[in-house]
Amino acid sequence: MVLDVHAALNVLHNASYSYAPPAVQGSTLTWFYTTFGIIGGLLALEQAVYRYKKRHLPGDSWTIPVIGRFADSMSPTMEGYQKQWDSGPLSVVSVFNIFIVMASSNQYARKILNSPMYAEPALVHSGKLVIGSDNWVFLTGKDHVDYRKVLNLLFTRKALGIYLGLQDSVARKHYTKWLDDAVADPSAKPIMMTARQANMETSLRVFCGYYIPENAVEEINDKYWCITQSLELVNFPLPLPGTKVYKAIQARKFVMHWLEFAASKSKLAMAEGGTPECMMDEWVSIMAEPGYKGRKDFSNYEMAQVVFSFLFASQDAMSSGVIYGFQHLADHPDILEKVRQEQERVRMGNYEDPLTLEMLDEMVYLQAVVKESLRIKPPVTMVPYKCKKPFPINENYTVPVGSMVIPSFYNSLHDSEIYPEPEKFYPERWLDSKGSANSNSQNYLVFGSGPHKCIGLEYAQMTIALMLANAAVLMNFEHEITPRSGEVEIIATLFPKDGCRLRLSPRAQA
Ligand code: HEM
Repeated sequence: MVLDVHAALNVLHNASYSYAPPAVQGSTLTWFYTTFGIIGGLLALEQAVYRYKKRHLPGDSWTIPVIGRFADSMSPTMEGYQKQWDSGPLSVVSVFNIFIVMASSNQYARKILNSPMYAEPALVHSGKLVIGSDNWVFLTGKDHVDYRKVLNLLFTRKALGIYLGLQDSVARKHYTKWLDDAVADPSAKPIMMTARQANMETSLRVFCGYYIPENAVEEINDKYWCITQSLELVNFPLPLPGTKVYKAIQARKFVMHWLEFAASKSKLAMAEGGTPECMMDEWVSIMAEPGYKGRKDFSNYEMAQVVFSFLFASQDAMSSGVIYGFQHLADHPDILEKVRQEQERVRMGNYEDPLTLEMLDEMVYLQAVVKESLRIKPPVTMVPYKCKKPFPINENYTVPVGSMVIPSFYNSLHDSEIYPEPEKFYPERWLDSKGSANSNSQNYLVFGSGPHKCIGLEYAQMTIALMLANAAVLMNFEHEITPRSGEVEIIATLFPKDGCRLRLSPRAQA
């Protein structure tokens, strides 16, 4: 390498010699040597800093100059991640000089999530640009705790009861369409996009009721795909027209317009004495309650931002959860049969009436199915955090300030000591209250842990349960297994590479 540089310099030197006057020739040479000296020095410094930070942890001995493991981050694979996680409970990697400590053990993952003094959530670079840097999700410390207290009121059991009715009707509407399409063409088709669409409409109806017109719901669904696609670990640094981040920002503006519109309509409806029919209504009416002591001055923009953060946090994770739920059930007809028997018992064969919370409470097997499906294929496998001060994660290693520290959940959720035969889809493991799965709830990191633990976890599990329950009773679904069904595509969250190809048909009611 050094020889090559000198050879190149010689060529340039000789080439310039033939025509350049001596003074220019000398200064050109000096310029080249200085430039190469500086670049060489910087590259050497980069390696020295990397090795100093890495210390004894597993990871590349030398980092690829400037870009580090950028190529891997462009097209991540589960195999690549697994290799990294298996290299040690703590391991390191560098991408564009961002020093990253990966934590794969349960102990370290939880320690990071529960150490707000040292580490706070850090979205991928595009995150702030796409969500908007003034969104509540970027609050930390007491500001975050206080804000979140208000938002917790949107997920009470009373609120979930309101949402369930909306979810039920949206799921039925989409399944009717799926079945109509299947009658026209009974061949197997991927549910990747149709499930995402059903999920988006469910979210928008739950969050904003029917204040947003049907055509806008469809457009939001289409545009939202730009947001999903922009969530790569590393993006083109400037959001110039044509870039993924630029398109995602335009999509956010479009979505925000409709969310603000819904907030204004909700406030009007509640002021006129309406009954809460969606999350925004519930929020407005809570603020108007005489006993309510919290903040009351949420503007339409602020409410829209909160709802946007919910869409952002849920759309990809929920779609992944629903799609893998279908795939797991279709691949295990015996388990699907047990789900159906439970539906039959709890709903007493009446599948026309909407599901209620009380019914869902009784569907213990279905809840175990949802929990197990999310364990096997956790939609969110890891969350990036950033160290705001040196973080003594154990007695031998302190994560340097400014580093990314990424707790991964996958190994915790596939720990064979806690979940024997971890790759087996086995809902029964959740039915034994004293079994190792239930006795080690600290391992179930599907929704994170600590102050930023998923605020929508109950809502999320309820949504997946409802979608699978209605699908199980209304449809037959057969999985067309392809060589890519078992492979995982990482598009922000996990999806089967072939999009889960299902052959659907209406299920004859007994
Ligand atoms: C299967 C579906 C879902 C999964 C797997 C999931 C998972 C997660 C995870 C792992 C975190 C980070 C936790 C941490 O840092 O410790 C998180 C945060 C969050 N999730 Fe979810 N989530 C899901 C659905 C939802 C839904 C439906 C909503 C909203 C309705 C939601 C709203 C949020 C919010 C707002 C945060 C940030 C909380 C904070 O910073 O205080 N999520 N989620």
